[in-house]
Amino acid sequence: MGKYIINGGNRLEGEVKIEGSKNAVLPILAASIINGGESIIHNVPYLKDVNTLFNVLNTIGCSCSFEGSTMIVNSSGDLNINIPEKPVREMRSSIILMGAMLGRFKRVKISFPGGCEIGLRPIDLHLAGLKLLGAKIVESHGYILCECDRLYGNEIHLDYPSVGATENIMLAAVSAEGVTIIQNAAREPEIADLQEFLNKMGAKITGGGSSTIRIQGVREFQNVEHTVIPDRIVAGTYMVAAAITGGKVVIRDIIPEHIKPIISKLGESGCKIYRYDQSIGISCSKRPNAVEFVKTMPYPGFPTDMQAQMMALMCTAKGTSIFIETIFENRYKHAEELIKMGADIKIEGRAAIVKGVNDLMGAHVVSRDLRGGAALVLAGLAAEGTTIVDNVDIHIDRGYDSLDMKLRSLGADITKDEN
Ligand SMILES: CC(=O)N[C@H]1[C@@H](OP(=O)(O)OP(=O)(O)OC[C@H]2O[C@@H](n3ccc(=O)[nH]c3=O)[C@H](O)[C@@H]2O)O[C@H](CO)[C@@H](O)[C@@H]1O
Ligand SMILES: C=C(OP(=O)(O)O)C(=O)O
Repeated sequence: MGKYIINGGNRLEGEVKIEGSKNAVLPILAASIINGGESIIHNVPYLKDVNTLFNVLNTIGCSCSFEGSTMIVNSSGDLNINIPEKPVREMRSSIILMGAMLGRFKRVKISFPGGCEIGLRPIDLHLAGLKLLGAKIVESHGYILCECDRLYGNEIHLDYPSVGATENIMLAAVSAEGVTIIQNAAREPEIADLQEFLNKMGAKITGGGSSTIRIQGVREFQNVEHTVIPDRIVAGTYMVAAAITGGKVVIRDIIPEHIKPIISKLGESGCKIYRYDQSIGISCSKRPNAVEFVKTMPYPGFPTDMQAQMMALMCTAKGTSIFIETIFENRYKHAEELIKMGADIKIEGRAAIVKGVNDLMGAHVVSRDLRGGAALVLAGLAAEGTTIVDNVDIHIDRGYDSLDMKLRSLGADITKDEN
């Protein structure tokens, strides 16, 4: 299962290099199916989710290798259109294989991803979008069979700017006949990165990163080489690590523009932030101030993937903060664990009221989801005494490359027990 053992109280200081983005690399790996050739992908983080998708690609017939932070995927030849069930059940985002496989082979069978720790996470918008491109979808015994004779461009208005649905539609539409327009598309930076990767491969997409995306379908794709954007959520997590320990850290190899909403909240809490071209310095010498209101929103709003980490910080702040989680209906599981560490949190539906306390205390806590787990580690860095965070392999390793090593390099007392 794996656990982190943290002796809190050390002030973090130094420089940390941020890895490539999980949420960018996963759709890019799915997109590597489309060209039936070679994709060379740099800045790939070493994560459980990446490993899962790497194994799926190999299982369906791609030939993949991973050395350092470069992954090479060769998707030539026929691939198996039956996506293995286990990884899809373990990792919801494998559902983005659907659009890429449908585009290239006009047929794919994949299991329903099911609910997950943070919410039900239906895929109705993905399926409705693919249907509008001409796919016939049959759902039976937990499987989705998605097929078509041909895909054709269409106008698709998303009821909600879903990241995964926008990606799945893009992945199918690049191979469709004619033009697809996605309206109310998700605007996350990872969408723009996917667009860049697909365009290097020969696709004709404009508007990625805005709420209207235009995709002109093409017939031919080519080999591609691409460097994945840095992980804005990992960057935000290290910023909070600096803030919660009263530290001074330089967060390197990032795109500061992508973390503006996080910079803004940390600024409000009293941290000093220095913005450079590809890095950010953060320095927080005293106890943070409460920020009145943290409401999660689709990009460029405050990211739901930073809500738990921000909550850990606000547990130690002067004053009361109110959180509203608008994206996922069940994303406060970390609160119960933070309370075991002495935090004062009350949950009322989508709202959490967090009264800062003078001190958090070390405790044995359980990570229930990826970012909630990261929040517990952050709280452990600030707490008095020892904190043990369980379920590291299941959750935290999905989204953080060498979290313990990087925190240690900044002066944290954190070790990993693999048992
Ligand atoms: C691998 C990846 O990129 N994961 C990110 C992606 O997840 P993911 O792509 O799953 O998130 P979505 O943007 O699709 O989901 C947002 C909301 O829309 C709902 N919804 C979504 C699709 C659908 O067909 N029907 C529907 O109702 C979801 O239940 C959720 O309430 O964006 C989330 C929101 O920024 C992030 O937290 C995740 O880290
Ligand atoms: C919710 C997250 O990821 P996923 O969509 O892969 O579950 C996350 O990265 O915080």
